[in-house]
This record gives sequence, C-alpha cells and structure tokens, in this order.
Amino acid sequence: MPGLGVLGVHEAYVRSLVRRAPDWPKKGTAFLDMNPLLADARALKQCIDSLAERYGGGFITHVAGIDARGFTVGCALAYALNCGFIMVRKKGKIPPGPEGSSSILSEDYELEYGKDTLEVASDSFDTARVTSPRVVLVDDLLATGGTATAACNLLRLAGATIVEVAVVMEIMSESLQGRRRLKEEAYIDAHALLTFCEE
Ligand SMILES: O=P(O)(O)OC[C@H]1O[C@H](OP(=O)(O)OP(=O)(O)O)[C@H](O)[C@@H]1O
Ligand SMILES: Nc1ncnc2[nH]cnc12
Repeated sequence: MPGLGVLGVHEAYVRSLVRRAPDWPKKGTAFLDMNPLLADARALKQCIDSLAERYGGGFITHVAGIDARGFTVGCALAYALNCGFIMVRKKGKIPPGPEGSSSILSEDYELEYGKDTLEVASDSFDTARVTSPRVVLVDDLLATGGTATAACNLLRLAGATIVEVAVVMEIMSESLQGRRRLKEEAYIDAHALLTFCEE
C-alpha cells in the first residue's frame, strides 16, 4: 500500500505505543520510550513478525542484541528465526572464559546523551559449528549511530559478518544521522520499523 511504512496497516497502532519523554535524560534530548510497545502483545508481535519476515529464510545464523533494550526485541527475533542470540554487553558484565580460552573485546563510544563502553567475548561464535556467522544486529533505537557502529566493530572482531542493523525506532534530524554514520563508518545498512523526524 503506497505511503505506508514497513509495518503497513499496523504502523499507526505500533507508533501510538511509543511514549515521548522530553528533556530526558538530558535537556534537549527527546527520549523515545518503547516500554508501552513492549508491554502490548499485539504491537510486540507485529514488530517481531515484521523482522522475522525480513530476515527469515535461513541465511542468518545469529541475532545479536545491544545491552539492554536491544536484548528485548533481539532475543525474541532470534527465537522466531530459530537462530542463536549473542549479547553485546556494557562494560564489566562478561565473565572470563575457562583459562585464557577467550578474551574480551572492548570499544568506547559516544551516544546521544553520554559515553559508554561495549564488550563482546572473542569466542562468542562457535566457529567450529558455524564457520561463517551471519548476523543481524538488533537494537531498540538508532540516534547518532555511535552504539551500533561500536557493536558492529566488535562483532566483526569476533568473526561475524554483519548483514544489517535492525531497530524498532530511528530518530532522524540534523544532528542525528545514525543511518549515514553506520554506512560511512561500518559499511552497514540500517532497517527501521518506525522513523521519527525531529527538529
Ligand atoms: O544511536 P546512539 O546515539 O548510539 O543511541 C542509541 C542507543 O542508546 C540507547 O542505549 P543506552 O545506552 O541508553 O542503554 P540502555 O539500552 O541500557 O537503556 C539505545 O538503547 C541504543 O542502544
Ligand atoms: N532519543 C532517544 N530515545 C531513546 N533512546 C535513546 N538512545 C539514544 N537517544 C535516544
């Protein structure tokens, strides 16, 4: 149907369940909260079904999700695709592997309202069983793209090929050009279920 987004006739309903928190966590940030969307069975199912349709077919071997909100949608998608799920974690959360068998890959980055560090275990992918992991990276939201770019870098260091970054919400504005940044710095395309144009 022309003029409809990727969620088609479901878009308005799903969009209505994104709550805005102006000036949070910092003045000037228009925070988009997907808690009401996650809490709604119909909206959650529509989001996961839409992503599963896009990435189904057997090419994807793993879904990776970014700590913490990316875990919600990411793990549900992995289940729907019958894939494994990889956690890209915030600093200090990954336990050591048995006796030096793995190391922790780490990258500092900036996001819309701060700085942080992401980590991935070097042995996240069992490459003896899946020789070339093909991954869709999932998060709730793309703003500057700093978080997703760092996650792509880490997953590649761990041996993955990133097929696409998928988010529920993308914020597009003069200052937030995450899609462009991902393409320029990580050579990856983004797929968003909902787009929000700010400013
Ligand atoms: O495109 P960017 O500007 O990098 O911003 C997007 C990131 O910001 C939020 O994560 P946050 O660090 O707030 O973590 P949370 O999921 O633990 O709330 C969001 O979940 C994305 O991961
Ligand atoms: N505006 C925003 N709303 C929700 N999460 C975010 N992460 C980065 N920017 C965000």
